Amino acid sequence: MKVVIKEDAAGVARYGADLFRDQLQRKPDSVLGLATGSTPFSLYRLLIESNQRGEISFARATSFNLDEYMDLPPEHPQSYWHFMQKHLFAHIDIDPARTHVPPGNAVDPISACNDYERAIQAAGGIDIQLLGIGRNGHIGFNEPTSCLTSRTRVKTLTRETIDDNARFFAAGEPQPHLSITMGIGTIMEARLVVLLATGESKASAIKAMVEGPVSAWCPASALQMHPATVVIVDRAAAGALSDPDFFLHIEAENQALLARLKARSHA
Ligand SMILES: N[C@@H]1[C@@H](O)[C@H](O)[C@@H](COP(=O)(O)O)O[C@@H]1O
Repeated sequence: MKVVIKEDAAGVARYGADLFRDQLQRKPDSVLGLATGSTPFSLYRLLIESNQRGEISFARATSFNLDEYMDLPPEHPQSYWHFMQKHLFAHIDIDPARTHVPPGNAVDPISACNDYERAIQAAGGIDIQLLGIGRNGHIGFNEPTSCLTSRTRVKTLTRETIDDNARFFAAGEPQPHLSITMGIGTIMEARLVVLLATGESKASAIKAMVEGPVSAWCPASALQMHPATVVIVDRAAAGALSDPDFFLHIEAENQALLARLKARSHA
């Protein structure tokens, strides 16, 4: 996996947004895997601005969201459907009929999960999958001990995740304890994975993902087996890595190579 260390969260969002912008400019009918949470927020703002400047269009794109709480009505302010409408879909030219969020209120969630998987396949698979990471190394709602080849399914949230997400709910308001999430096997089939993490609270999860063994105890570590994963972190989230300078050196060399190839192609 490629690890890119940026000075701050703004740099992380810019690097990630550039990857999505390149993807959409290269393939306007891209299938986008999208995520929620506080980390993607700034990246979405940059993509909205780029769309509004006419640099990119979502008009032919299709999107599939990573996860959703179960038993929250879509209009609930904390549903991921609502998050996506508020923080991205309402501000870009994507066709609402081509956006998909896991069906947290399905009457038959099991068959709805299978339908979700089939819809992703029918769209041609995901071209670029955005991820955040939980403090315990979860991706989507694939909590520790998740099967590393799992598919879209109902998952129970750990106490840690429920506690971490409590900040978004009113005091005493009942919180969802179940979710529907793309599986790790589903995520691993994306052609490109872009994982963003910022802040010291993610440092141990990033270390376990990048340097630790591939283990269901850190679901994100499965990405060590993915052929095209870019991990973009700020200095704080990189703070537990054994040798951050190693990744800074590799990225500098990578950028120099890209510049040389670009100059040659324009010669
Ligand atoms: N299901 C979501 C994940 O998809 C997200 O990556 C994680 C971290 O969110 P944040 O970016 O707010 O730290 O929170 C939730 O658990």
